[in-house]
Amino acid sequence: MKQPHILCQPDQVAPQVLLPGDPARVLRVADFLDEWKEIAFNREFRTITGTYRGMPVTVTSTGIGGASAAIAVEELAACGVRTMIRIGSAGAVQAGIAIGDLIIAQGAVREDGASRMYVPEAYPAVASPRLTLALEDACFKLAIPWHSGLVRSHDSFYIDEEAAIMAQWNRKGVLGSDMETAAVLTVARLRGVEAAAILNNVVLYEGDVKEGVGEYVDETTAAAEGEKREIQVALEALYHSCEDSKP
Ligand SMILES: O=P(O)(O)O[C@H]1O[C@H](CO)[C@@H](O)[C@H]1O
Ligand SMILES: O=c1cc[nH]c(=O)[nH]1
Repeated sequence: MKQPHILCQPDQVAPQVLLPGDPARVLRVADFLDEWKEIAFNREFRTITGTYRGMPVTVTSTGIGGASAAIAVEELAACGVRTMIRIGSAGAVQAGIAIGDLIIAQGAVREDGASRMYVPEAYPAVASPRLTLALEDACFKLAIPWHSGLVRSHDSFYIDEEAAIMAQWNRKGVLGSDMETAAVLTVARLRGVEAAAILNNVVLYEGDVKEGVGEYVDETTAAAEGEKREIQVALEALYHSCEDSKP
């Protein structure tokens, strides 16, 4: 059956998927694939399917926020997807995380609304240890430095209390802040799908979020270089962790 939002059906989707937020990032992932074709582009959900070193892979954008990310996870799961890695951007919650540094999420603080509609807050948003190790291993092999730990996902970018909330999570050791990881990890786990997330830092801790996100769209910045690294790492992690799908 063709899914109503992503407009894909099972035979058009690979068992392993990368999930950027931004539809434009889907085509930047395409640059790393052997070959690919666009399957659908509806609302914020752009999907391509292709191969990486002969391994089938699909890339679907989730849009901004847990609500749309949860729709993407649900509809991809309904298409038979077994493995998902979010490739996102984030703001640092610790000093010492530079622009373009990669953060591998072991789990996420669930400050989003979407995942809380599925299960109470006491339910943890935990990444697949197998995929997380595959991401760390890929960073190691590609000699790309990374930070591993918890991230925090929220729903509202411009709230008045944001600085105080970030300071609180800073004291608790959270590494980065984004808007989809918690929903992706929670909904994927509820649906029996293995999921993980790697985030490219685009805003320094206590930095100007508008400036950071604004500069990220310029392809020559450290943030854009970080994005290339996170794509490479995620594709390598999928390649080495999805034995069944290799040619
Ligand atoms: O770059 P993506 O993957 O969209 O991720 C981050 O960027 C958006 C905000 O600028 C939010 O979606 C946030 O989670
Ligand atoms: O600070 C940031 C940067 C990107 N995305 C977020 O959710 N927060």
